[in-house]
Amino acid sequence: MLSILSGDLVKQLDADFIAQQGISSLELMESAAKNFCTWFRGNFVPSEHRLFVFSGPGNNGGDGVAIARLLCHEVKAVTLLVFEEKENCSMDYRLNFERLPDQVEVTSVDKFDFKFEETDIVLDAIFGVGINRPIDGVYRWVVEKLNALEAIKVAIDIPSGIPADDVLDGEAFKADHTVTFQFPKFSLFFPEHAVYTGKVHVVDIGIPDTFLSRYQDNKYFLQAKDIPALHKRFHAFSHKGDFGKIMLFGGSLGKVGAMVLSSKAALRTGSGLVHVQIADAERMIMQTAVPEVMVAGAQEIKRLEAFDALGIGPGWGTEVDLSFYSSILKRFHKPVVIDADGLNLLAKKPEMLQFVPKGSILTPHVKEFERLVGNVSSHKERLLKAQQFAGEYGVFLILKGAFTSISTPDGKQYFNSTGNQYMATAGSGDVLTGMITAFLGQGYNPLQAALCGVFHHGLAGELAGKQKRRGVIASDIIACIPQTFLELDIP
Ligand SMILES: NC(=O)C1=CN([C@@H]2O[C@H](COP(=O)(O)OP(=O)(O)OC[C@H]3O[C@@H](n4cnc5c(N)ncnc54)[C@H](OP(=O)(O)O)[C@@H]3O)[C@@H](O)[C@H]2O)[C@@H](O)CC1
Ligand SMILES: Nc1ncnc2c1ncn2[C@@H]1O[C@H](COP(=O)(O)OP(=O)(O)O)[C@@H](O)[C@H]1O
Ligand SMILES: [K+]
Repeated sequence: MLSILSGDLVKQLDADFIAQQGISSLELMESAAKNFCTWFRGNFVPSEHRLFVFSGPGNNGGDGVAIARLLCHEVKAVTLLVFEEKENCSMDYRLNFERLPDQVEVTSVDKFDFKFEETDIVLDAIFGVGINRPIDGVYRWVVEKLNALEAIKVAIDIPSGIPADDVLDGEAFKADHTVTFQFPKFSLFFPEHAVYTGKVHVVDIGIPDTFLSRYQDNKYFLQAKDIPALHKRFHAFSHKGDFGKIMLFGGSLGKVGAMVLSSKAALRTGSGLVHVQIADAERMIMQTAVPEVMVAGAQEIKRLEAFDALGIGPGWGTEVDLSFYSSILKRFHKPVVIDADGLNLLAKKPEMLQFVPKGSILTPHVKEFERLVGNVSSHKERLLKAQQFAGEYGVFLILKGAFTSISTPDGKQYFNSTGNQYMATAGSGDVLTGMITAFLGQGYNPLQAALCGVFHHGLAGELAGKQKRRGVIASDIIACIPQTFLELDIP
């Protein structure tokens, strides 16, 4: 799985790779620039655009200069905008500058008229991960001017101004796309930076996985290629029992919809048998909406150990009898999934956290998480608290949102790559609860269940989004779950 490294570790890795492989930093820059161009050709028709490359004094600027050379014969025109005299720029910048053909027009930013057409593409190669202070002076002036103008904007590696591992202080380039090298930089996951990064794309720079895997920072980026190995395989003789027997608790009066969504999602994820425990008055609706589901009676609730996994919380309400909730947690000795009101109740009575079975999976969105741990001032702090929480209570903490993170009891943090803004719709969290509970019930260990659940859920959201964009509702996400298994070739 791809590691996410801190800015300092990236520098170390690059230096080691260059030293050990006998390749020069210039060659590495060339490889990064070439791979950027491949991405560019896949996303734009070069001949339809003029290109304006703003190049800072370091190697990010050097990338920009190399890209200007590589694309100059394909695009309508290329202008390279420079801030500094060449003597003040990095060695690899200068070497690339000397290789510029005549087709690239070079202009100093202070002589530029900043007049763009709608189809013009602005490449931000001002600063990359080497930024070490907030931008000011001419850099800030240019970035603010670019942010105010209409054009297609692409940031190289990271939008200029944003530090690799920290929250932005001051101003930064606002991109429509960020094309980041090798792996996403940590700060690209912060919601504070969403207006700056646009859509994030990762491109390779030619460092092999075997070399990359020597560098670990306990942070990982979960991608499609990681998923098949996490799945359990079933065979022709597998029976209902192998696919798990789960019980979902929730659905108070008026909120049975949450249970309808969770239980349907569990069935679509492959659950063998799904029971729900809901308010009596809601039975009829539940059984009409999802005939495949069984409504649990007193007998089933007494014999919880007969179930493979429990999912607790969607639409449960906060009026639940806490001694009933405690008794579920105390009597069940396998990992459970806790969401929504299951979490809100724990926030109301934190003493109950000690009864949560070890290895359980908690799935708060940001507000639910802050009810558990108190307010935070940044996403960076939130992620740190998530990691601490997972360690302290021995649970897997899934912090939902764009780039959902999964913090593990042993201090690792995984960031999901699937999903989109169309999933920000009522009930999509209930779908996730059902999916993860289903995987747990099928005998996946909690890490596998959490990673597969989050990834497939996001992918289902993407598939639904392709058809319905902002018209996506939670039921559409459920309808797309089966297709995620096809897309990933999971039998
Ligand atoms: N494997 C990889 O990752 C590869 C990485 N590559 C690329 O290299 C990039 C990193 O390059 P980098 O280290 O040269 O840093 P970069 O971001 O260009 O900026 C540093 C320069 O800016 C200056 N400076 C800093 N802050 C400033 C400020 N606020 N205001 C004004 N000046 C400021 C600082 O000088 P200072 O003034 O601090 O002395 C220095 O001159 C990386 O993001 C990627 O694009 C690829 O080429 C190949 C493979
Ligand atoms: N912008 C986004 N990008 C990716 N995923 C998102 C985005 N917004 C929401 N989601 C996903 O949708 C789900 C929303 O869950 P939640 O907030 O609990 O919704 P609800 O309470 O309505 O069921 C989460 O899994 C979250 O990761
Ligand atoms: K940049």
